[in-house]
Amino acid sequence: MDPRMYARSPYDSYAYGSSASTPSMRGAYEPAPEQHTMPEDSANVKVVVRVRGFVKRERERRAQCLIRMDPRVQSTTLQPPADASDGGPHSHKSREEKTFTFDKSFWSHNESDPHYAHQEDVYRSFGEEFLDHNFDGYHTCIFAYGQTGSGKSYTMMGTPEQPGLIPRTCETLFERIQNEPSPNTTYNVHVSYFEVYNEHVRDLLVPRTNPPYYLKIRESMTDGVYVQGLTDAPVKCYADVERLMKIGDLNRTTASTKMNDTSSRSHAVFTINLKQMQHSLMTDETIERSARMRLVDLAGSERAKSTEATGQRLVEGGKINKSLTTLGRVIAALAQNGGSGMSGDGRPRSGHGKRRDVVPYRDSVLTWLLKDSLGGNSKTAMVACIAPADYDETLSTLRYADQAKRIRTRATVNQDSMSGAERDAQIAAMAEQIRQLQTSVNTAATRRRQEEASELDDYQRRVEVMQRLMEETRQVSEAKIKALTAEVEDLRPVNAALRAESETLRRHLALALGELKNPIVLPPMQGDVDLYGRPEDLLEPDLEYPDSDASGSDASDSEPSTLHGGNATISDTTGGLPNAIDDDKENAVNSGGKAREVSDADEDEILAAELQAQADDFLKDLGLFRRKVNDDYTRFGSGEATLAEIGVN
Ligand SMILES: Nc1ncnc2c1ncn2[C@@H]1O[C@H](COP(=O)(O)OP(=O)(O)OP(=O)(O)O)[C@@H](O)[C@H]1O
Repeated sequence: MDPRMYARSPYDSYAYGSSASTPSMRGAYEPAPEQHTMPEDSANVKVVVRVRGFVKRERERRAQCLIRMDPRVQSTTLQPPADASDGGPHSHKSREEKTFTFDKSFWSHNESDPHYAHQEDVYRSFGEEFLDHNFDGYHTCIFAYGQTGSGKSYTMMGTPEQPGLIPRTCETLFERIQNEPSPNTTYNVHVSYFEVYNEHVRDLLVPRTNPPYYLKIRESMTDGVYVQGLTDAPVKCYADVERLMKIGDLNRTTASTKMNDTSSRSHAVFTINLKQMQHSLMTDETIERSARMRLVDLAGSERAKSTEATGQRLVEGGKINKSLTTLGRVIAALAQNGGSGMSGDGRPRSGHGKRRDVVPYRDSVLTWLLKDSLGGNSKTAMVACIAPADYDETLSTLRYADQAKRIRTRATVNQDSMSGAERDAQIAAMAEQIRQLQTSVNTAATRRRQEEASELDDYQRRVEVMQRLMEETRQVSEAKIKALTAEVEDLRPVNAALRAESETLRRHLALALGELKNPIVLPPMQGDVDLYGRPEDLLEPDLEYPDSDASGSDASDSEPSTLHGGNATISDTTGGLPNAIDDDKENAVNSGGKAREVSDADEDEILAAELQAQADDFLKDLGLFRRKVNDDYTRFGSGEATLAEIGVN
């Protein structure tokens, strides 16, 4: 179990982040608390840059590579083209060499270079780190920015042979889930995939329709900004995600342009919602961590002159540029404000003295949806993709990226905790609410009133959210049974050892008691000492042995029955003990006098009583443990095979 999850006390935080695709579940039942007490992790947006190799079109025109990278200091240098007419439409402008430093500069221009950055290197360098953040409960966002044809889709999605950040992240995510060592931890993963095309949102996981069906964006106090009615598909393994990615990619709007044969004409947002639930058997408390990872492949910025676009492509290009320009203004405002000190709605906080820019999130659908990722509760990275031979476009991208470096986001761990009793109460309340909502939905559907359609959607959404929560509750119960089973399995050898020990103790107890009841009397030795090593003349005539003659005759006068060749004399009133006991008695008698025997007997009795008490306690504990397992079995009502197997009935 990850100790970090239990390091914080329950309810010390309500960092319920909003999501563009799914509203937070807690928000559906409780008002969002005013304060976040979970520690914030304030950090700058991580910015990396990647230059691709020449594509056919560039090779054909024998383009010159204008980029240099220094892996020691992670700098990227853009040099002006030797031929003043090369490198872009504004070739008449004066150009000079520009150097920028980023968190990482990936050289993917020529594979023969020892510093060549493969897809794997890009993922290892920060994709993996971002996945760590998700498992720690932080929201993350990675977005690829760059001119059309610069390698954004290649970096984010890649090809079947060279998978990019999104498939690698998903694959590792499930590898980690499958290798989770704790039986108390369960995971719940959902994915959504949508595109923003011409300022409209389209679900990429549903078949395309004609006319297209666009989704509405909503914002609420509790849920933040979200896309209403967006498919949020549950996934159990990487193959499920792969299938959905394929469906989404096929549905994405692409077109062939002069700059790129398969140019993305939309911004694509792939979201993975990861929920971890850890159940503590000790406290019956469930800790939940929710993290949302957003992977965004932006449409490429383009100059109409370069793309030679006309008609629909020109309109698309205009809309793409509009949203990217807004993104640029959002980045500029956030950079100016340092990404902090902003209120949740993007307005500058008053009272800080220094003037802060208003962040124009609402000026485009894209920035509105990415509001949280850009300036809120998220760890965010930008991959600036550049082509090797376009001076003006590349300079614009590098300036954009340079500005993004100054944005600071404040991420919090999205964690919640709930006791077993609270969860049960919540389920009961939810069941009732679902019943009421279904009634409302049915009534509204019957009346078919236009104005109620939106309310209907909202009800449906809440029903879905609650159904999911119930499903998660079922998962927690399963985890509990799994954990209990594991614990019982762990206890099995201990139990067997304790049984054996208890049995041994019983035997010892029986021996000790038998010995006390049947002491051994030995005849005096010939000579001047008795069997106890005492001089015969010191032997007290009224020595009493427990089993000696009731008349009180002297030991020396008794007529013992002789056993074992006549050396040992046993006054046997019990009708016979095992030979082992006889031997023990003989040893006891041989090793000391009567007084000592009596004190040994006292000690033995005390020891016997202690052992008996220990055995009784153990049996009591065992009974309690069985009852607890049996209770849980009755409560969760499944796992029969396992419970039968562990002997609970
Ligand atoms: N690092 C790279 N290594 C090899 N090929 C690459 C690399 N980056 C991009 N390419 C190739 O360059 C071409 C354009 O890349 P891609 O489609 O990813 O660009 P894009 O920025 O997504 O373009 P658009 O904005 O028009 O969608 C593709 O043929 C792609 O395979």
